[in-house]
Amino acid sequence: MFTSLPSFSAPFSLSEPSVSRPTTPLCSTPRKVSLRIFPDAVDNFHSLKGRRLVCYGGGAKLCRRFYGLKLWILENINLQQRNRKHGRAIEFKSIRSEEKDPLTNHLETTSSFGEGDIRLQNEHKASSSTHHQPDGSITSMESKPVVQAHSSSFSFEGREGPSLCIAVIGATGELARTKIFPALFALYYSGFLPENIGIFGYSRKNLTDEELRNIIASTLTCRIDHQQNCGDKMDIFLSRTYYLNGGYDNVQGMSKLNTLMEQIEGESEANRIFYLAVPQEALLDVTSSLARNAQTQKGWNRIIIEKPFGFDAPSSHQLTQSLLSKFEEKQIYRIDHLLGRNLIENLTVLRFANLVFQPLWSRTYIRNVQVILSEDLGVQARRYFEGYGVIRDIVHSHILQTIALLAMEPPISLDGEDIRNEKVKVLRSIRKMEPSDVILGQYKASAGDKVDVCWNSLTPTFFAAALYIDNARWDGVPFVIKAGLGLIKHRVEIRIQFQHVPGNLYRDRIGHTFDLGTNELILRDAPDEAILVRVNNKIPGLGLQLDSPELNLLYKDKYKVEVPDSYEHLLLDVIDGDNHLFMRSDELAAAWNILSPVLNEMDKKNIVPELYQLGGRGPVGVYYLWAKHGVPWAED
Ligand SMILES: NC(=O)C1=CN([C@@H]2O[C@H](COP(=O)(O)OP(=O)(O)OC[C@H]3O[C@@H](n4cnc5c(N)ncnc54)[C@H](OP(=O)(O)O)[C@@H]3O)[C@@H](O)[C@H]2O)C=CC1
Ligand SMILES: O=C1O[C@H](COP(=O)(O)O)[C@@H](O)[C@H](O)[C@H]1O
Repeated sequence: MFTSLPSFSAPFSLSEPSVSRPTTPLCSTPRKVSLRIFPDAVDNFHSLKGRRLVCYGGGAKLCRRFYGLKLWILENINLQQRNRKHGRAIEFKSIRSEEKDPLTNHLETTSSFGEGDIRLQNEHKASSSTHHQPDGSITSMESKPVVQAHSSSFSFEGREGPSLCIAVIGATGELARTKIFPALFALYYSGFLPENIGIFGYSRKNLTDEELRNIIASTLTCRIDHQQNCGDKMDIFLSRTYYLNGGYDNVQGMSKLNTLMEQIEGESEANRIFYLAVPQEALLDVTSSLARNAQTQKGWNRIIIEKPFGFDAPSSHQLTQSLLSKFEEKQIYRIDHLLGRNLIENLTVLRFANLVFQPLWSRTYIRNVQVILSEDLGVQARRYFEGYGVIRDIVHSHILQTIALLAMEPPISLDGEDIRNEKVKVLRSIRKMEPSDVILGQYKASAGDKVDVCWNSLTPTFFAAALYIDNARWDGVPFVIKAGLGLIKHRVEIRIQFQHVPGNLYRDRIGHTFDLGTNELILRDAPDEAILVRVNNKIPGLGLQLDSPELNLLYKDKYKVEVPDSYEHLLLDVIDGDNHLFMRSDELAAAWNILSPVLNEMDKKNIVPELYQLGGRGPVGVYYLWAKHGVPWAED
């Protein structure tokens, strides 16, 4: 973080402590941010020693966005200072949005930050546990719950339709900043959020509404097809966003959140979504407090839980029991954002809306199915070495759900429960995975590599396996899985290989690659989303030569639209109450059941994954595993 500061220097100018504005400020209106750099931070900010860092941002949006980045830098400085235990107080002024809705104006004029100054530590007296040392240093950023004096006199009441409050619990975390808030904004931009929307960020840090807005603003973007009025909409969206410091006692924190939401909702019908973007260890505490203290009685309440959904079958069962003692099943949305990809939603469309595929979809015509999720070095995944690994993180939810959607019987309707009923039947029909049909790998990384290094860890970064669905439709068809990180190529696809043509008259013309000359349906997510069908075809010209080209529906050529992020897709599903892409508790348990023999064996025998070259093709054993199950290898 610190070494990258120079890259932020462009919108800032340096000046002596008595700050004078540049003659031509970049902001159209005075939007000034000043920061007295900590003397101790000079190692990191050597070029800024003893000075104030002043931001005269560019246009309103630019200014706001860089300000958000800057707040982030400040927070990190502050945390570092706290660790060193000799930080200094910082002070800076906020950028205030010019265009605010009446609600924001009202709330702000009644809040303790009404004058527009954000004095992060010095002026935030009310119940803050930030300790100011005699020398002005701060020893903690966190504090007890802070209630800003939001007035109850303003509400959504009288506006048409039910209101929707979305609380992001863990609002200052990486997921919230980089995915959830941007997805919410994209939905807001496209008109998918109701007019009466309130968004609440909740965590334990001591921030004001305005500070959260500035942090969020630094990650919001306007998509290519979202250019019109994007800046204005961004400002309105931000003005509907509020922050609550829940403190360490979530009971009080959640009651405060409830009060805040009630003030805004008034007496009218009100719905609430709670997105739990908190570490696993905080989940139970947060959900119990939320269940008791923050649910509305005037509409529905839905909670979104992030993966991983437990560590193994027993821990997941415990978590599920705890959730089900507080919420009804239909309130719970277990989100795996990989399932929000267009490819996944399209699986059922291809299967059930096309006659060409429907009659072929069984063991009679399908020879094998390959589900591949390879990540290259460009994709960072940080959670693997907290012990979860690729099986618990990706195979358990994403891969098994993909197989369930691909293999299920036609549901009686598109209703979420009808689809889940069919998915769970597939998951229950999958044979428990044999450790002998599994390959575990771990990439070899060293300190300089741009990936997590897992010294002495048994956590797999690569998994390959063959599984079988013991039912009438799929008996004997191998479903082979490959999921890995740090590989040569980013490739996410499903390959469905069909049987040989019986008594094929052209067998001799297809040549040595007869096996590869079978028809294949390839559903590709990355790189370059596409649907491909491999067919045998006559090469034009004299004689009778065949090849096996692909009919190619390449999305970027066909559809000139930007594909929404998967979080957008799934958040919209939650708002709509469509739960078919979210795992129900029985699906969750069935998925653990499939993997338990492998996970137990790994834990019991401390199985060491096979090491593979970072940026390579993964453990070589996969070729043999594929061959054992009669699956021709699909080249990377
Ligand atoms: N990052 C990602 O891309 C993905 C993350 N996930 C999952 O999402 C969850 C969050 O991930 P991520 O954002 O990366 O994690 P971070 O550690 O970056 O953020 C966690 C957030 O939770 C808050 N928090 C921590 N403890 C509590 C508590 N007891 N009460 C209230 N708030 C708390 C933290 O703020 P504060 O300390 O101020 O309270 C912070 O805002 C994890 O479960 C992770 O497995 C899943 C898929 C992808
Ligand atoms: O949850 C995860 O997702 C990311 C891929 O997400 P994307 O939206 O950036 O494609 C993946 O890299 C990571 O391994 C996994 O844990």
